Amino acid sequence: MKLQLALDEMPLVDALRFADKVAEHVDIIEIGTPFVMDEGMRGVREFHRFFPDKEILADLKIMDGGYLEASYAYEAGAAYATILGVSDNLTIEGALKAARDFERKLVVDMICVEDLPSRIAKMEEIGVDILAVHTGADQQAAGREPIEDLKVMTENAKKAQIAVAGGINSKTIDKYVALKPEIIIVGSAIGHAEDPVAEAKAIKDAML
Ligand SMILES: O=C(CO)[C@H](O)[C@H](O)COP(=O)(O)O
Repeated sequence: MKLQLALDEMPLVDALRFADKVAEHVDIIEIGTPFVMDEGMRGVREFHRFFPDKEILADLKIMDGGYLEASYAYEAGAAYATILGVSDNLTIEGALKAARDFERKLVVDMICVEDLPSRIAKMEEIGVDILAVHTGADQQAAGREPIEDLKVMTENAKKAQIAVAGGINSKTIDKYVALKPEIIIVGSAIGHAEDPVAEAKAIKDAML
């Protein structure tokens, strides 16, 4: 089970310094969508350079141009790129071809997918590597969390690895670990913690 640290809002240099403090407790470093909008692939390149022993994920949330946009992330050194599960199957197939050509992984973010069971079945038919349950920041602000969607994903995904994101912290981590996803994604709980190292360690220890 891997802990993925999502870096969404920090400027590049602050993010590098922050990641260095908590790196021993995390397995994957996510260049979050706002971060990608701000820095482009420079963020991916710099993290890949400064953290050669960590997997880097580019949270592109691709919606079109699957092959081209996923290739940008892989060329910059990302081990994973993300695409939206609500995008066209052709886009997902294009991004998956890029993942295969670069020998990397594609994560399908199922945020806003209404019929999870049927979309999961289609994604597995296409052959994607990882399916991510995701309750977005705006949805969290409305009081939602990803635990119920994770249960649906766990019941329906037969081949793909499972990731989960959405406001997870050291107080709620145990109920997510109990469903055994391969990847647990945490952003704000660590990024905004009074003691980020302690929060990251507590979450990682709960996953061991
Ligand atoms: O992709 C994202 C928002 O769109 C975040 O990276 C993801 O939700 C993890 O962050 P948090 O733990 O704060 O929810």
